[in-house]
Amino acid sequence: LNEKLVCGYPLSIFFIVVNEFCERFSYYGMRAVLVLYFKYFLRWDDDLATSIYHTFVALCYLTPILGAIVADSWLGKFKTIIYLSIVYAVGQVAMAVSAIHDITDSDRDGTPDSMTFHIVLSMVGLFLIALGTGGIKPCVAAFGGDQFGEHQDRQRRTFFSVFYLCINGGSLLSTIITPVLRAQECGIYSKQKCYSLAFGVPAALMVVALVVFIIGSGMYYKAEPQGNIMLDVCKCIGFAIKNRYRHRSKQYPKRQHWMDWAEEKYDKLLIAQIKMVLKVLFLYIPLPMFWTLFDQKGSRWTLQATTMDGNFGALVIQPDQMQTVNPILILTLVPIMDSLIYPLIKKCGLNFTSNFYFSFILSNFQKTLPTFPSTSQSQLKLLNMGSNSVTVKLPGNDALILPAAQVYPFINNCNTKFTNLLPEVILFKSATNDLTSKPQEGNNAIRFVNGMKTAVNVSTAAADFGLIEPFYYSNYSQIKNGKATFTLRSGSQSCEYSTNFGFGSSYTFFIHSTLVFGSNCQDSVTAVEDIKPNSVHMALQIPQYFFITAGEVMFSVTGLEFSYSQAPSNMKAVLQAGWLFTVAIGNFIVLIVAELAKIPKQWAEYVLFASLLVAVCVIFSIMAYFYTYIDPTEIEAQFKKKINEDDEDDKSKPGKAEVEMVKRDSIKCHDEYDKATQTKM
Ligand SMILES: CC(C)C[C@H](NC(=O)[C@@H](N)Cc1ccccc1)C(=O)O
Repeated sequence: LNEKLVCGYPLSIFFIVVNEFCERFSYYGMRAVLVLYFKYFLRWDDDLATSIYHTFVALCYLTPILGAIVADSWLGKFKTIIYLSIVYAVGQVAMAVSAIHDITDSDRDGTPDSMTFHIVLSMVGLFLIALGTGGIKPCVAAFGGDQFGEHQDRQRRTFFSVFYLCINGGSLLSTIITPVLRAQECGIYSKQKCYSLAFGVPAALMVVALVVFIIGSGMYYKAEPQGNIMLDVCKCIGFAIKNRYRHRSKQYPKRQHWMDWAEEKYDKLLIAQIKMVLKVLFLYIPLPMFWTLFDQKGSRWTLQATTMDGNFGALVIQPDQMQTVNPILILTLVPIMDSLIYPLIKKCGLNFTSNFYFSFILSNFQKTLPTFPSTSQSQLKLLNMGSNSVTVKLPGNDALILPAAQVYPFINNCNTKFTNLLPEVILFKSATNDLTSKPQEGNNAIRFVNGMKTAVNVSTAAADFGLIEPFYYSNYSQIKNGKATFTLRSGSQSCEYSTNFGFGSSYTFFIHSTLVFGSNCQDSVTAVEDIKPNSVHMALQIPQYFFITAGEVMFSVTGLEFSYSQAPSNMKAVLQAGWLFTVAIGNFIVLIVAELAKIPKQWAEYVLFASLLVAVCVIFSIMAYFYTYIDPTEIEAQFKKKINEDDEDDKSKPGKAEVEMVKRDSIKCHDEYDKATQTKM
């Protein structure tokens, strides 16, 4: 094993943790802005964005199986990491290129003309990323574990904690940085949100990760691949099932374990190793439900944050930046748990580290969107721009008194034609013009209606509404939160109107017919709130983050080490892949619920997931209670010793009947296996 030690740790692991840091920066940085890229760049709706996001995440955690097979049976972990990292970096570059709107923006209006190009390239990019990140994931963790000798159990355990801290250090930085990059404006012909930069920096970090890993090359302990172990496992299980079925009649004596039915054909060591793996895999069955909730941070929770108030005083938080709460909590909770809570629990006589916990999602409810007309309805807005009240008579309705400078939204069921309205009452069919969803990224959508008999120009530092004709209205412009001052101009005369904005609102400002330039026009403009500002603060997501992260610390950090320590020597990467497979299933569950169940209320969907998790936790606690720890190295050593002894025996007693030997070996091996698995959790 590795000779060079620093503070008792092999030097090689420093390259592995730095590689993990950069790789996780790359992965989480890209993932942080992904759902917003789908929604705002590719213009997909929330459900499609959520579904594709979770399909991608699920794929990222399915491909570890592929990576583990390639590593354990063919290339070895080292080469697998190198080759798949190259695939990964290419995928990240493809994502960055797919987000350059100028490539297809031939009319230079700021929006891509061929969305197909961007969709296809980003899907190819995501596929390569999933292949790369997933493929190397089980290899890097297991490769790190391989660097420790049998006597370095404590160091290996610390390595897994530090490894997890690096994952979260990398993801913390990237989830802060990439949303900031995304919020920048860039472009050759027209300026747009800079998704290409937000994907480009993760691409660069992936190249750095690869280079760092290659630099450490001379220092690693590289275990040789041991043949197609996955295929052997499948064949052995298949044979055991078939053999059991063939001998189902009562005349054949029962065997201790159904896998023992493979004894006729397969090596006893392999059978014992498969038993160890199956024991752990069985324990994994309830786990996907945890990931179902956990991974919604990047989709549902981020989309929810876009409808929330992100003003934290000196700091204004972007919706996708809320995800940083998770790594921040991990970085504080892991050391606290490792140095304080776990030792304390151990002192009380309980070994808790591989017990698994759960957390709940608290969902918050808010309603800031108005009721919009259905497809069979239309909406009229009556605006009284005069200085006196007017009476409006709409066919089939009672007369309506509309006070001065007031708006009356009217939903019309039968598409009646309205005529003979006073000139001061502006009537416009709202459905084609009104904003019906929250403006992007917590901005406010603002427009002006000119009630004057002369054209008025309106502008602010951030936007120009242009010249608005009499009794006409401007397009919407996006204004950031905080105070905005609008300058209203007609010829050489002007006046100013100021107001404060929150997050995610939409307003129509009416310029009264009575406005006099030169004076303060504060009283001559009426603001009508079309969409309320986000009233629920983003800080209310923090308790959810806390609970889910506390669950992660107790469950995922320990789970990583547990999967390594309970795996037979030749199946470390396989079991890491099995652990990651539970994440994939969790994401598929979200996908099924988001796409198929289409639960109309978001809170009902959250409650459903939380209830399922509670049920699963009860089942899991029972399973975990009955789990008995094994020491794979000891079991393997005993088997190897026994096989050697048998070989010696066979040489000295060549006439012994083979069947007899199988029977005796089987009994002895069971005894050894059982002895080694007697330590209860
Ligand atoms: C799911 C993986 C097995 C675990 C691990 N993830 C984490 O450690 C997360 N806390 C990182 C994170 C960061 C930002 C937003 C969400 C999650 C991993 O990636 O290996």
